[in-house]
Amino acid sequence: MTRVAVNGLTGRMGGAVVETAADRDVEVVVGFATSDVERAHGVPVVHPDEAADALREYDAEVVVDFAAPEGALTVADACAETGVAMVVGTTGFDEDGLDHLAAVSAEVPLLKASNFSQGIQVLQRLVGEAVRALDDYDLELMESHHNGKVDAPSGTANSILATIQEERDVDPVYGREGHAPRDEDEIGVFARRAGDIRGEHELILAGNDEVLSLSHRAEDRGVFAAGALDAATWLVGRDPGQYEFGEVVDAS
Ligand SMILES: NC(=O)C1=CN([C@@H]2O[C@H](COP(=O)(O)OP(=O)(O)OC[C@H]3O[C@@H](n4cnc5c(N)ncnc54)[C@H](OP(=O)(O)O)[C@@H]3O)[C@@H](O)[C@H]2O)C=CC1
Ligand SMILES: O=C(O)C1=N[C@H](C(=O)O)C[C@H](O)C1
Repeated sequence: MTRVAVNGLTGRMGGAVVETAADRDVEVVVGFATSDVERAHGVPVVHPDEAADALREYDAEVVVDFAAPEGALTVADACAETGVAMVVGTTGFDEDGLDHLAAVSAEVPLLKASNFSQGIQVLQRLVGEAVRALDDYDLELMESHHNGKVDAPSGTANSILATIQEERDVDPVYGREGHAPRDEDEIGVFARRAGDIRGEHELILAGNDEVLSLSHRAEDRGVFAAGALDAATWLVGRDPGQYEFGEVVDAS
């Protein structure tokens, strides 16, 4: 039974992780959030500033994090202090935040992914292949999420963009307005926020009188929670360092 602490326990993903853990060989022993609540989903809630003591007290082996960048970094420091592994699902880090996580991974095993669905792993491979094969087609990237999402574009959209940029030298244009002729080397990136859309991503490649569309739609937050818990059980006991979700998927 893997003993998991959840950062962001009171949030949308925190609830999904507890629900998904119930069907697995995983026990959620404690959670972190800044709001003043004692328990959420039946699990004790502790302020992130007290995370190191709580990780020791509840004997946690790994943190699963779906919170906010500032809170993720606070809890990452607690992991480094206590030797607890960390799975980072939070998105929206700036460069300093990413450097901070890299420093933590020198102390403990750390696996960060902007999307814990298996479908997005496959989509990333298809994107690389399509952009290589259709190397002069226009590219446009769209994502849609629920109205509570605070970062834009999504972490997944940024990861897809990074995959494209490994193949082609494209400059992102974030939305268009007014007189905005398209440059040959640009890629439009668009973020929509509405209702409770779980997460949709689409890349179109257009040229030569045709349009290729590569898209993915998450239908339930359970898909992300399941991937993150797979990553958590896989990560426990590994050497310090930064790991990729693709390694977890390939091992299963
Ligand atoms: N990698 C992936 O597959 C996925 C990633 N995500 C990412 O996960 C993150 C959370 O998403 P979601 O659950 O929808 O967001 P919510 O806003 O629903 O939840 C955020 C949670 O984080 C807590 N929180 C906020 N600030 C801090 C802090 N400083 N320290 C600790 N906890 C904090 C909130 O509680 P409180 O306000 O009480 O502190 C709340 O529990 C986002 O970055 C999102 O993009 C989401 C889905 C999948
Ligand atoms: O905030 C969300 O909900 C999601 N965030 C991740 C992202 O930013 O890519 C993953 C998923 O799309 C859901």
